[in-house]
Amino acid sequence: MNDLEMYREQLALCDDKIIDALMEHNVIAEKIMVYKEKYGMPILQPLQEEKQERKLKEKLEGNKYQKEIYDVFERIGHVSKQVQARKLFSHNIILIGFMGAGKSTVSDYLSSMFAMKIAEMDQMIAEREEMSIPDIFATYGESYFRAKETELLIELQSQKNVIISCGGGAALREENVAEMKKNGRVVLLTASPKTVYERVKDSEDRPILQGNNNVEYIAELMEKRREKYEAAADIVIQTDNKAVLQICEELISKLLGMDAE
Ligand SMILES: Nc1ncnc2c1ncn2[C@@H]1O[C@H](COP(=O)(O)OP(=O)(O)O)[C@@H](O)[C@H]1O
Ligand SMILES: O=C(O)C1=C[C@@H](OP(=O)(O)O)[C@@H](O)[C@H](O)C1
Ligand SMILES: [Mg+2]
Repeated sequence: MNDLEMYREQLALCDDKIIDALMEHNVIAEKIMVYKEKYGMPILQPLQEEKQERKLKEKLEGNKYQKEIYDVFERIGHVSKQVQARKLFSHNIILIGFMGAGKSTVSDYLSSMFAMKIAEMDQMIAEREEMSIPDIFATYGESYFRAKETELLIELQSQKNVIISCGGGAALREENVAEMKKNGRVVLLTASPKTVYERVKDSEDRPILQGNNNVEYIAELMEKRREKYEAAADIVIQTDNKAVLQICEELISKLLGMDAE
């Protein structure tokens, strides 16, 4: 055997070690989720995540391949989150509720904590139409936008382990709700009219509220929609005066409770 062949064999042995270590890493990551669930502990622990990252950086300080190894660990962390999410949820998570309830914000946070794919419906429709949501409403009218929502929801059913952040009107159509239920758990976020107003008062992205952005109008429209939202929901989370992390913890705990039933 010449040196080159020997190095190649050594590399193959290294790969075996890495595979074994990654197997172990993922098994432990799953065990952590099972443990937290069993003892009713918070599932998301952003401070712990930060601590682990600090420790890793310390370990790699002065290492000749610091950046390269760190890059790999970033990927390992990402995949590990996905493994943990799969252990917890077998359905897509679909967020519905009134404008300003926090659907986009909560979806974004959850997707980063679990490295889950996110489908932000408004954004996807705007990208496809190459137009903002207010421009779509102004150019083609609301019913055109609603048809695009239905089309997209149907399309999204082919995906797994996705967080779907709906626009506030998506759950009002029965056919849309039927699509949501095929593969997903439907989470309704609620907030009082006053909270909604505080959250959306400076926004120009919501054509439904243009010219009507006040607590009275919000309360009236919310009441009109309430029954449909509630009928669509598998779980409901009230979001007034709650931080996003707290809302996400409640959401996870209720979803897990549902699966345990
Ligand atoms: N729990 C919360 N606490 C404080 N502000 C929030 C909370 N959830 C959302 N917001 C803020 O309210 C605004 C609307 O939130 P967004 O996620 O876009 O709502 P939606 O998608 O339901 O319309 C954003 O500026 C966001 O930062
Ligand atoms: O409630 C609605 O009818 C709408 C809500 C909006 O999404 P957000 O709820 O994310 O603001 C967006 O889809 C569109 O402006 C219509
Ligand atoms: Mg939104």
